[in-house]
Amino acid sequence: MKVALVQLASPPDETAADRRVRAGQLVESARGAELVVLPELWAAGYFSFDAYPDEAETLDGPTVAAGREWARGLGAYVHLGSLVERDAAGRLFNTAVLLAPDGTIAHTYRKVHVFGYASREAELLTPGDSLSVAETELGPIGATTCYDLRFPELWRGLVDRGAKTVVVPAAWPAARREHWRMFTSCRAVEEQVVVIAVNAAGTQRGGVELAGTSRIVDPWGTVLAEAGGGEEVLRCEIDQSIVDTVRAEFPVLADRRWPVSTADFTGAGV
Ligand SMILES: NC(=O)CCC(=O)C(=O)O
Repeated sequence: MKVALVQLASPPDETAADRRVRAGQLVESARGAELVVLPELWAAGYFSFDAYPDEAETLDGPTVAAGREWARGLGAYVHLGSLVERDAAGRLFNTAVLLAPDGTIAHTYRKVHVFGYASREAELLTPGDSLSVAETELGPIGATTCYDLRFPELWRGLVDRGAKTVVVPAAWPAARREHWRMFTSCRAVEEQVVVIAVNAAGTQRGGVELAGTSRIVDPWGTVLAEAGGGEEVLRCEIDQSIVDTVRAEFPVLADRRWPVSTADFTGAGV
């Protein structure tokens, strides 16, 4: 699978409309990739919390409309990262969208673990309550977003639903770059999946510097590609057979003895 990670910046002095145009140019430069992935809430800018209500859109809004054109134009899957979605009841979500090469929506995922540490996301957005694995021509792709990296039970839920690749759009600050590296590697090895993690770059509202460092990690823990700190398009070709090979040779998932919930573990302990 040929992938391109669009490690986009969301400078606070750029409008969302201008950013969509610029993002489209970077996406176009990824021609030849079968899957193109963008970061979390790049149109509004993750740290532009005051802008969430104004930039919120439905799945018929300008960001998904642009993404449909990009997917059709490239003949590729486009994972739009995520956008601030407004539902019919007026609630706001951090929603990831995967578009198929014909421009149709392959799946959506509303971020479950909204973030509240030095962030207003948890105050402004409603958490999602379901998991999603899309069956695609590139294999089963699971959805997570950023902070979800810290919750292994969500990842195990995706693996139990068949995921072999997991995409992680993010807006992860440079202050915790080593956490980012550690969790993306850890989840890949622990869940025996390919992790495609695409972070934002640059400095956002409030002077928050993003880590960049988008990366692809295989189930053996090998880092197949890693970006620098600035805006860039990172390309990589992934041999997806690595997932079945590693799972067959080192059957950690098959060795589970505590499979459903902690309630099933009846040992008295010490
Ligand atoms: N956008 C996010 O969810 C940020 C998560 C984060 O920074 C973390 O340390 O976790």
